[in-house]
Amino acid sequence: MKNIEVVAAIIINNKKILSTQRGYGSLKGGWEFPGGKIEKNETHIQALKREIKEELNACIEVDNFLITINHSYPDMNITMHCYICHLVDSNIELLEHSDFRWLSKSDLDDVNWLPADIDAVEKLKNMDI
Ligand SMILES: Nc1nc2c([nH]c(=O)n2[C@H]2C[C@H](O)[C@@H](COP(=O)(O)OP(=O)(O)OP(=O)(O)O)O2)c(=O)[nH]1
Repeated sequence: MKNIEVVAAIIINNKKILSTQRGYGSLKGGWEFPGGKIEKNETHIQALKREIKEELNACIEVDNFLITINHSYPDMNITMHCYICHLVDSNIELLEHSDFRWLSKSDLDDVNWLPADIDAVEKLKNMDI
């Protein structure tokens, strides 16, 4: 079974959390935090900044570590490191995702999160953001 290590950016702006919808692959249609696989010799922060530039054409600053989640899908195990981040300027451009939403804490259940994301979403609900 494939093991992959992923970083996820929980981007918060005006008390709202960015959720993006996967536009391709086996998990297409599911909602997630933007991010992706860590490349060789990359730090988590470097990977976060690179992925957000690639996916949203945006620059972020990374504020705090939130949680590391281990999850098994039928075809792979993922280890996902989630960090709270903010945008350096507020524009985003969807280069890989099919849709996005800014969700307040009380709206977090409005989208169909990927199974690996549930623990991070639950933790966010109990935080002061
Ligand atoms: N980015 C991200 N990936 C997630 C989340 N939840 C979750 O299960 N995943 C899974 C989906 C993918 O199988 C994997 C991330 O890998 P990816 O395919 O997006 O990585 P990548 O951008 O490097 O992609 P690629 O070049 O291989 O297409 O983690 C999440 O919240 N954010």
